[in-house]
Amino acid sequence: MRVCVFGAGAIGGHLAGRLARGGAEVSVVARGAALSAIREKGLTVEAPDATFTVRPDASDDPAALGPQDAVVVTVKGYQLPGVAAAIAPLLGPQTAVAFVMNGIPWWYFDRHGGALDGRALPALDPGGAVRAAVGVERTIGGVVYSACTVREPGHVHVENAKGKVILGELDGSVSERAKALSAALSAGGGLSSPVVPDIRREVWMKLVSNISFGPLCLLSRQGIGPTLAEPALRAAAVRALEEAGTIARGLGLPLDFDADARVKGSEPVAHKPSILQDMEAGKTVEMEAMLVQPLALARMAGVETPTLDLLVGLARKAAEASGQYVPAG
Ligand SMILES: NC(=O)C1=CN([C@@H]2O[C@H](COP(=O)(O)OP(=O)(O)OC[C@H]3O[C@@H](n4cnc5c(N)ncnc54)[C@H](OP(=O)(O)O)[C@@H]3O)[C@@H](O)[C@H]2O)C=CC1
Ligand SMILES: CC(C)(CO)C(=O)C(=O)O
Repeated sequence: MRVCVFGAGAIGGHLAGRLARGGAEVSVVARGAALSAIREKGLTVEAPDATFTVRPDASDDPAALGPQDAVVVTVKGYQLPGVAAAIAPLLGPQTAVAFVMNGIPWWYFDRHGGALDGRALPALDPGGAVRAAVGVERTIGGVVYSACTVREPGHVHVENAKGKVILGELDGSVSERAKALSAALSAGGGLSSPVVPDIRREVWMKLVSNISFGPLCLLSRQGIGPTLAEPALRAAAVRALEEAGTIARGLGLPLDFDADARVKGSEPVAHKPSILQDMEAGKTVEMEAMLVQPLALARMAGVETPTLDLLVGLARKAAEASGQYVPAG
């Protein structure tokens, strides 16, 4: 299977490594120091189950890589316009494109059914550029559980032993193309890749943690466990998780989880969420998809979220103050 991973950072580096290790014909769209490092030394994945180096084809020019069976997009939400502008040469008539990213995806209401079916989310896809370049037909939803950090360009450290990439078609079908990508992703060991009939539920199952722990850690400047060690912040995390669950249910999803148990399960996690990693690195933070849009959807669903409003409002102000929040559009 020919698979191109678009964006060879923490998650893209991990997934490209697993795909190559599992025998797929893998290429990556990378740039800058990551591109030079991968070309010179290959891509190294350092994970609890194995440390290995693979040598995918790498380019900053998708035309050099050509049409693929599948493209896996693993950039930050605000980088999607760049993907839209460049992706065309990777797409043949049958190419599937899986967006394996955090937060509310640009396609959220496509093939959703009901009154909201087809509603565009311009803050996540300014000008509809991704929709136009990729199209809803090709799109597969993705949710990734894997705590990854770029140690140095071309070298990804994976913290958790059992990663997971959940895939799902927007219309809930379990397609052959999703199963083929799932098989390629899991063939490299260390990752499972279920194909599910309700990917939006999985988006929210993950998002409730990102929107709760993300702003707390961004503000505390500490990893998840150390942040939760402060009793007032632990209590806020529980309230935030509960509110996030209410948004998902307000949007019609059957999301049932125990917020306190989730916080307890996260207490041993030292990982700094990617939003904090970006803040510390002086980069733009991925605010729209993970923090801002979920609250816009809460308003749409008539759900009140006072704790999340406070946390997200403060996190946004902090990122704005350091020039690291770029509103979409
Ligand atoms: N890191 C983690 O542990 C987790 C992250 N996620 C999610 O996964 C997604 C990816 O995050 P993460 O891997 O951390 O992000 P990274 O910033 O580490 O990786 C994104 C990579 O894509 C590259 N890129 C972006 N646009 C282009 C382009 N047009 N051409 C070539 N390369 C490009 C970036 O290059 P450059 O650096 O030059 O911009 C960067 O190397 C996000 O949605 C994140 O929230 C989900 C679970 C865990
Ligand atoms: C915290 C974590 C690793 C949860 O999987 C994440 O999604 C992120 O770092 O953005």
